[in-house]
Amino acid sequence: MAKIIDGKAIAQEIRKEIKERVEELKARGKQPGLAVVLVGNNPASQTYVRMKEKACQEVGMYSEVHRLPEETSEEELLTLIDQLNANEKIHGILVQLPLPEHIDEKKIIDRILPEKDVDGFHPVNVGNLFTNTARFVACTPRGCIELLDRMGVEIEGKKAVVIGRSNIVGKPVAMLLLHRNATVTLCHSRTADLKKECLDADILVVAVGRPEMITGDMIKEGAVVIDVGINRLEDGRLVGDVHFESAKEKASMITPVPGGVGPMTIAMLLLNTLEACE
Ligand SMILES: NC(=O)C1=CN([C@@H]2O[C@H](COP(=O)(O)OP(=O)(O)OC[C@H]3O[C@@H](n4cnc5c(N)ncnc54)[C@H](OP(=O)(O)O)[C@@H]3O)[C@@H](O)[C@H]2O)C=CC1
Ligand SMILES: Nc1nc(=O)c2c([nH]1)NC[C@@H]1CN(c3ccc(C(=O)N[C@@H](CCC(=O)O)C(=O)O)cc3)C=[N+]21
Ligand SMILES: [Mg+2]
Repeated sequence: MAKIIDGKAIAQEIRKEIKERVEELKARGKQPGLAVVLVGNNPASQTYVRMKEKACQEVGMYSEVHRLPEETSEEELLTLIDQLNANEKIHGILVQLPLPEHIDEKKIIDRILPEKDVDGFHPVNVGNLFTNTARFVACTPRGCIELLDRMGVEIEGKKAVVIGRSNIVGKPVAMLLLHRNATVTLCHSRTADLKKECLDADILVVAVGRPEMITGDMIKEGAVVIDVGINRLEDGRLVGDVHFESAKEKASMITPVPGGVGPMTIAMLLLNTLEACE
């Protein structure tokens, strides 16, 4: 029976540490500032943006949220990014994804100054992650590693299997595990035998976006399971990409959904913003 990794409690602890560092900065006349940009009315995005705003307030950071209508043009959004880039009160800029269809996400992200890119999505930050000289690491991947560290999970020499190869989760988390000397396998929709790969994993990170697809029979006895997935079911329940009930019989540690990686993502956003200011 697995130990449950309490991401919510760990994130709370990190937020407390951040709050103290913000107070020290304030005593020296500096206050970290985060700008969050939300385009359109995606309900999930609205919830996340509210959570980010609240988290900033709680640790004493300055925050501003720019809520723009769905029809905002790419040009208008680029102009706002330029203003935020030039704004001294703002140390971190986050453009909530996904953006509406008519806006080129890459063009927007490329316009954010790398030193304000607290999401770690800018090509400069992605490149630095690749060469292990990172300044800003994407929040969710950083949160996964932070969970392993705070739970005392050894990474070096372990077999780590990551399922999902997106630019925002799968690829960066695989890179971070590699830099920590895990032997990393990166799986995706064309992987020939997913179950076989999974059964090899000492550390299994799942970021697919398919509710409960990884079941207990795919998990090696004693593995550590990090479930990044957030899926809202039709009945309103929120579940991960891992079938929690069967997986927890095999794993030694496992993150729940909600209350696992999600809260860590927001804590890492605050940490990146703090570091941008420092
Ligand atoms: N907790 C948090 O803070 C966050 C949670 N999430 C959640 O994490 C999940 C993944 O997000 P994201 O990375 O953006 O997702 P994407 O949709 O961008 O990527 C999904 C990946 O999963 C792979 N995949 C899809 N189906 C299968 C399959 N049957 N077998 C193996 N691999 C498969 C895809 O493979 P291929 O490349 O071949 O298409 C792709 O690489 C989602 O549930 C999302 O909501 C995301 C961000 C933050
Ligand atoms: N530019 C950008 N940066 C992001 O980091 C980003 C994004 N766009 N778009 C969407 C994804 C998703 N994401 C989450 C953040 C927190 C929770 C979180 O706190 N989840 C809670 C539950 C929240 C709920 O109840 O819905 C939990 O898992 O316990 C989840 C998901 C950040 N993302
Ligand atoms: Mg995506």
